[in-house]
Amino acid sequence: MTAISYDDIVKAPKALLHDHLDGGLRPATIVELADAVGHELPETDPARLGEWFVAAADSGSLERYLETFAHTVAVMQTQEGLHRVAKECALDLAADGVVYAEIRYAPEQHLESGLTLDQVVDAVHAGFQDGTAEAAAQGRRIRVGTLLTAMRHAARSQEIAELAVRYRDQGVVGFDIAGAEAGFPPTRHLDAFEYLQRENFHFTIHAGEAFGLPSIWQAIQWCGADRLGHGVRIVDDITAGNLGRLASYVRDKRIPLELCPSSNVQTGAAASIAEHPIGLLKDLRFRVTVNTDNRLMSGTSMSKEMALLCEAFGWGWGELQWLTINAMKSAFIPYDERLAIINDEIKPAYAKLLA
Ligand SMILES: O=c1[nH]cnc2c1ncn2[C@H]1C[C@H](O)[C@@H](CO)O1
Ligand SMILES: [Zn+2]
Repeated sequence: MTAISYDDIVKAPKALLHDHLDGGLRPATIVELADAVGHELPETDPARLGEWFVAAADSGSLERYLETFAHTVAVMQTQEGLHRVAKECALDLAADGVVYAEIRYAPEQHLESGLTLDQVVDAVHAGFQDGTAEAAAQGRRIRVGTLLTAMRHAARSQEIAELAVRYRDQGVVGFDIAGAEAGFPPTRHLDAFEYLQRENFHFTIHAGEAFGLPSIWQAIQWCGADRLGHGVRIVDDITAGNLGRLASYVRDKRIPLELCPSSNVQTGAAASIAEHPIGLLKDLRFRVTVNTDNRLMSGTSMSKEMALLCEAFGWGWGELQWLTINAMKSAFIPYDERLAIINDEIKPAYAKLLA
């Protein structure tokens, strides 16, 4: 098999389910917005600031990794800042060949300058609308849905869940909880998850990243998560290819794993890309998807994650198509819309690449 070039991966259609809006800013934008709002940064040269984020996030701990978000969240406190960040997010993903993306952020973290939750969501959506329209004008079609995240250490999950449902016909396609995992189990937010189930709404839960099987078990069996944010520690329930009860359940029910290889290496959840459990989980036919998590903190993109996996595991177009269709099957938009993207965009493009 001839090696796949990075440029070819960029051109191939890709689907992204796990990407944080406040983890994907352009360094130059942070510098400009920080200047405008008087926020002090560790570096003011965009290239050096980008390197600072990757180095600081490369900490071996989720808690220290999350500290870097203070500098992105600080410049996302105005309608202008939120609009610009969302618009550039859509443009950057489209330029990387992403045709479908679910982008998440925590509205409760953007209220420091007096915005209301509704104003935050409206500004982000306007940004995504403008970004997708500009990308389309450049000949790049991308659909973006948002997931509203509640912070797991805080106590606003019910309010954010209600906000997500209120905006379900205006771009919000799901709900999530994020933040430090150890000490903050998903069941703290059970009321919110039960409310979402009664509303027939979709949600994913960050689980099995910095904490192991109990977190995954709660997310699935107590909270009813549709997907697992990371979920990588499900390998703790697999011994020499034999699946324990929880791992079997996750595989049998085709529960999607939103795996984020580079992010896991930085937080210490995996030792290296080559040793990342994604290889085993793919061989065992879990519903594996590949994601960026935080493009800024990991200095990555969808194409880069895929290129790293091709290099580490010898994967080719067949595997990349499988991952992309897995992601599209697991998306939170309606079934017919998912199918249209798979049949009209993904399959024809990969058929040519595989030929
Ligand atoms: O990988 C992650 N695990 C847990 N929390 C995360 C991760 N990446 C980002 N976050 C947090 C920090 C952001 O401020 C928040 C909302 O996007 O979500
Ligand atoms: Zn995440």
